[in-house]
Amino acid sequence: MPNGGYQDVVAKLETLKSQFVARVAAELGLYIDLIRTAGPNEAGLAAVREGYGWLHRLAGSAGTFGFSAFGLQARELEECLQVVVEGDSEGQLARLERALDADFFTRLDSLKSLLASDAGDSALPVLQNAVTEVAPELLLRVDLIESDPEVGRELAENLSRYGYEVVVYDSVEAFLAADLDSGVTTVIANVELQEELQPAFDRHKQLHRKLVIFLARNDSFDVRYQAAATGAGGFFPLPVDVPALADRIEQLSQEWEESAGGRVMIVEDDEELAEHYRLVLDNGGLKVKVITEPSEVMSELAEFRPDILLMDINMAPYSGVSLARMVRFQPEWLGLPIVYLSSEHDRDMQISAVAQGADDFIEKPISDTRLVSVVKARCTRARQLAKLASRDSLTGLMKHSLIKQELAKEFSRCQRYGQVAAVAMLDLDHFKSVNDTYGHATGDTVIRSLANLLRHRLRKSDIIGRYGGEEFVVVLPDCGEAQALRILQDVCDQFSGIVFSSQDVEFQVTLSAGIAMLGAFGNAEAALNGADEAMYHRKKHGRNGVTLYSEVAGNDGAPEAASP
Ligand SMILES: Nc1nc2c(ncn2[C@@H]2O[C@H](COP(=O)(O)OP(=O)(O)OP(=O)(O)O)[C@@H](O)[C@H]2O)c(=O)[nH]1
Repeated sequence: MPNGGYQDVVAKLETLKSQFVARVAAELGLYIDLIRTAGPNEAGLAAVREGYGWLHRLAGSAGTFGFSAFGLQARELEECLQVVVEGDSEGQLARLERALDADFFTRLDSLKSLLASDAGDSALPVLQNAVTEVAPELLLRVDLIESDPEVGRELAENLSRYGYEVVVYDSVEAFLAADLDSGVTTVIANVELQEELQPAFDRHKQLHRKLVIFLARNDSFDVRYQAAATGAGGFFPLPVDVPALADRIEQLSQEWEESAGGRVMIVEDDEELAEHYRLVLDNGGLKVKVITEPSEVMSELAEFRPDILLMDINMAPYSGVSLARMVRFQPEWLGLPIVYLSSEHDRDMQISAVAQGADDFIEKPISDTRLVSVVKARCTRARQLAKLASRDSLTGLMKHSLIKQELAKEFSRCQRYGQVAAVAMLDLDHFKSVNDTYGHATGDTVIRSLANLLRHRLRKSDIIGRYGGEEFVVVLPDCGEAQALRILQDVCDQFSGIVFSSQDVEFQVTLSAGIAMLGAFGNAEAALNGADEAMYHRKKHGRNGVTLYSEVAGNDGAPEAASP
């Protein structure tokens, strides 16, 4: 978890609650006196308006600090004063006299005892399980529980070709005895061990944070149902279709990555409340930026680049609705989800606020657990949509145009800082015959397998794109020619070892790659053409391997294209 442990969060929330109680206790006497002395005149109206704003804020925040009964009472009193301050000015004084009756003051006074007697719901009892360790490299670790050593060994070997580090256990007990607290990893288990698995899931809450896939010899409805009921994210009959399994692991990992570590910006002028939200969302695994000064929203947006913006509506003298419209003035933020988090409880007002440029409305107070789940769901959706626009739908890699942009950026970076970087073009060999022989769907699996292998074998900082049908481009920053050759050769070797199957026929596919060093060219486009030329050279000379542009006959590493 980002800041300290769960106990630390609970302690900080308790401190905030104490601050809230101390502040409200001090304000109570002042506001009760202010409203009590409000006469049927202009000064009295001003006092009632002030008291109304105060009750409105309390109604939205008290529940968050665990004072639900107090918050509800504040809401009812706020509604009594709303009748006075809203609506036409004629008759306002008469409405004031009617609203401030003996019953109103009895209820206003009762706020004191409610604050003192309401022990407050205990802070965050359920959030402990929501903590998510964000360590994406762990997503490449696979724990395989398989009692048959031969099946275990073969599957581990096949999965390791995709870059997974596989640890095999021969029983659920052996797996549980190992380190369970390593965070999010993939667990693949033979479902024939169901009798051991179900109690393990019941006993070990950590298992619920793992990405679980079950395997079974017996592929029946009942077995699949059992697997789903245990919480599995995938099911594969034995013998396993390894490329499809690797694909499912990748999908689950990506879903997890999309849902973890979302970025939330909160614009809220109530500092205690803002800090409470920050702690709760941070504890839920999100990155949070709080703005208590609404005028800073634009500069902070550019700096923090959130996935979602949570905004209070009443932040005198600012209105969240106008701020949302202002944010939308900038085309860059047109797609940013804006969600109001406000104590406004009039449905019509809520709908009208959303209609003016926001996406949703969350009414305060909101429980901590619900806040985390609503914000996480929104962040995940926003990240998925953003990805859809720039990513290839079959592989999830960058699309043609984006990879070219990224290559151009890397080219400028190399020129500016004198660094080395390589670009490689990869193309599957005889892919037309794969499609013709095994069908287009199997061809798609082959394409996705190469994408998954590249994602796992290359560094996080490397740039990978699907350039065309069965063509891929990778850019390797800070990478010399010999190292690039080693990396790409390794990808070729691993890929050619993957066994695909279609209607009980097994087959393997190879690829050809060409590498060019960015520093040897005058622009990014020329370097890409160099890599392409090297790749075609490889195609002509036997395929299944890597060729360096500098070694292609006639190219001495300082080609004509190098001159700017
Ligand atoms: N399954 C599948 N096939 C695709 C996709 N995009 C392109 N292809 C196919 O990829 C094949 C490319 O064939 P060619 O350009 O003739 O090349 P090749 O057969 O790989 O031959 P060499 O490159 O010379 O080794 C064509 O059959 C395309 O239909 C895709 O998204 N899915």
